[in-house]
Amino acid sequence: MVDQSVFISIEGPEGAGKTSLINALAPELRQNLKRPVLTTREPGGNPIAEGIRNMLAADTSVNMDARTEALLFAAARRQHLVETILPALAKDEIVLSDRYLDSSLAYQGGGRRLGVDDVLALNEFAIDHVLPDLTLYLDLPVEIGLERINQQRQSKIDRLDREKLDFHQRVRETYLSLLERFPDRIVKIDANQPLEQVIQAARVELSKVLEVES
Ligand SMILES: Nc1ncnc2c1ncn2[C@@H]1O[C@H](COP(=O)(O)OP(=O)(O)OP(=O)(O)O)[C@@H](O)[C@H]1O
Ligand SMILES: Cc1cn([C@H]2C[C@H](O)[C@@H](COP(=O)(O)O)O2)c(=O)[nH]c1=O
Repeated sequence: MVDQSVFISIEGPEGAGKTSLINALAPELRQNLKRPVLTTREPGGNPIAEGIRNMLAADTSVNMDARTEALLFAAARRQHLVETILPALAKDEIVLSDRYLDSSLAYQGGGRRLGVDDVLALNEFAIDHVLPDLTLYLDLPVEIGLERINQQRQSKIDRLDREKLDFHQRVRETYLSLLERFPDRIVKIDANQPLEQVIQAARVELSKVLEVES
């Protein structure tokens, strides 16, 4: 079993099941591995980054410039990294983050059409070479994910939720292109299947980086 730090990000379009997956995996990892597991999310994870999240969610940000939005997500990521993720990794914890770099590449690079390369360049300053050991990308048709969250709740970063279907299609297409660009880090999981099967597929992938049985 690996007893060093492990950094795992969970990615996917709206309603893919990221939160549900983390909520299922974290307790069983804690129990099975007897190791501290930090669950966190982007944008957020600490007061400064949660403050940026509120700014991004506010109604007044409806007309926010796309580059301003990308910079705010990158700023939140930087604070999340130095205040939340790196201290946990320094203590050899397992970190499960609901979204990280690839969300900016997919949403701002693809969805907002800023370009993956430009958004990656912007984020390189923020992440300073810290990449996840493994990224689980939960893939599903965007209509299904949006339908799931519409049934579920009213609040989140509504501004991005309310984007038209073609925005979300571009987000998914960009995620799929990231799989080809970073095949050593990103693994695709079919999220259009019952949650228990999604969890089992994730266990198999986690067992490879944690070197435990799935
Ligand atoms: N595999 C699944 N099949 C059916 N419903 C699911 C599945 N996974 C999650 N759900 C449901 O879909 C909704 C969204 O799930 P969840 O909040 O985990 O997704 P998310 O990816 O974290 O969403 P967001 O993009 O808002 O962060 C919830 O009501 C959840 O119960
Ligand atoms: C990190 C990050 C997030 N977003 C978007 C993606 C979602 O629409 C929201 C986050 O809400 P969730 O309920 O926590 O999934 O923010 C983005 O556009 N860019 C990013 O870098």
